[in-house]
Amino acid sequence: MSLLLRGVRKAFNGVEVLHGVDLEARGGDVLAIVGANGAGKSTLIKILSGALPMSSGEILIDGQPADLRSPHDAHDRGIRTVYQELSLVPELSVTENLLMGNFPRRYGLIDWPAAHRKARELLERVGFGMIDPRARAGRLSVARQQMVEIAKALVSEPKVLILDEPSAVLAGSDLDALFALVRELQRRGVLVVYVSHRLVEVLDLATAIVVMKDGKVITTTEPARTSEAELIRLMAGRQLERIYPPRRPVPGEVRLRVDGLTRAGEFTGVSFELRAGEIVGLFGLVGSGRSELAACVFGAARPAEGSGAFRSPQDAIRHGVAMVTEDRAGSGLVLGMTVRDNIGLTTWRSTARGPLIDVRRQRRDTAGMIERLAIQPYGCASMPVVQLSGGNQQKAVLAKWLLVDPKVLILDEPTRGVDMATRVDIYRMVDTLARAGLAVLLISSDLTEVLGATDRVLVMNQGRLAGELRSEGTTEDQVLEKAIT
Ligand SMILES: Nc1ncnc2c1ncn2[C@@H]1O[C@H](COP(=O)(O)OP(=O)(O)OP(=O)(O)O)[C@@H](O)[C@H]1O
Repeated sequence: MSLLLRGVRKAFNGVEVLHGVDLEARGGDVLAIVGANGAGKSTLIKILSGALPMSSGEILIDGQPADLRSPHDAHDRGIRTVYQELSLVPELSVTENLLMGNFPRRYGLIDWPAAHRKARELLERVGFGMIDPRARAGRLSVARQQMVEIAKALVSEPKVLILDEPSAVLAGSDLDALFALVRELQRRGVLVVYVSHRLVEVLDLATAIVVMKDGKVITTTEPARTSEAELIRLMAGRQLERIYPPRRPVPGEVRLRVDGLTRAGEFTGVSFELRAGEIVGLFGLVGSGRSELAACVFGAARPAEGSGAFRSPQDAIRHGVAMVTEDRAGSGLVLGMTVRDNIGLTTWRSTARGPLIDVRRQRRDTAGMIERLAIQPYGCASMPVVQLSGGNQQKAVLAKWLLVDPKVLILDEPTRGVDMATRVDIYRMVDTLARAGLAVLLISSDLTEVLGATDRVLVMNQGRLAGELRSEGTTEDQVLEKAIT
């Protein structure tokens, strides 16, 4: 199986974002596509998946021109894509989601035992046997839902499997299962296209690495011939000496104290405090209760017992607490509004003069934040947020909350989908703010980040705080051990 792209171009409303991409790959390759936020990775894979038409160029599959006008065309050609956004029907079982329209029948009726058996076989074949086919899809953790999506793409053996940031929500054994699957598909001659910001993974899995920048392929390389540092330099166009700023915290007064916080079925008896100048990590696997805990502290969900949580998000904001949520499309941004108005949303009150918003001040403040966080593309302030790439949307959420000038900042997965160079900028900014007295709670399922960017780490395990570790000198395995056992 061979895939060839020649001179693929794409413009949105007359603005070209892909400037003639050439690519070549064959069955058995694991082709990683890396690039800074907005480089054009998603656009490229949408074109390959038939979800977006290209403006010009050619795609050849096995030497034949492939006219991919719809996802259906791509499917017929053996191309399957798993996007970051989940597309399962939450009310249906895993089996129903997997076999959709393809059920075994007996006497004209769906043979459910046989259907569940078939689903189980499929899950086992792809190494995800830990998932119960009878479970409602919506009840599964985001990680497990993602795995069902991947299994669904493999119901009939594809020639090309495109994975868009598949590891972003996975950790521990789920991540191992994904890697084992990619290697198995590779052995079976499937072409796996792997888009990821996690460069260490890319270096481990890929057979070829395509580096994109500003809508072009700037280099194609191999893991043995490059390094994480070089990839970052190529993507960002600048050298980065270190990823995490060195921390020498001098904790000040207590800014947030929660005591015995409990919400039935989510978390139990959680107590901790955050002091001015500290960056504290909160680690837990998906489903450990860490995001629910953060939402509760912020007042978005009422606790059943315990003290220290705010009554409502408004109450939290009034007390100088800001929170960057995990779900940027759901609660972070109004997608149809401009970048400027989204960033200005939380500061409307402070920039209001009487009933009017001080437009000039809002413009100046948001422009400053857009520049500090390097939100792309140039001139994006007046663009609807929906037209920004995923990573740039994430930066806009962060910008919005930083403008409030909070005393306590809760960050829930702030760097998911954010490229390494920008992550470095975010870590540096958080460090600077902490030095100026901000107390930060950084929730993350990225072990390297949760140890690298913080002073100490609280580890959650099945709704309880399982321990606290000093970040310096602690290994990832030590954190995982507390999170799993
Ligand atoms: N629907 C759209 N309308 C206008 N511009 C768009 C649209 N979708 C994407 N773009 C622009 O195309 C460029 C490439 O975006 P794309 O989403 O492909 O980047 P990416 O490399 O996938 O980034 P990320 O790592 O942040 O997901 C960006 O400048 C983006 O703003």
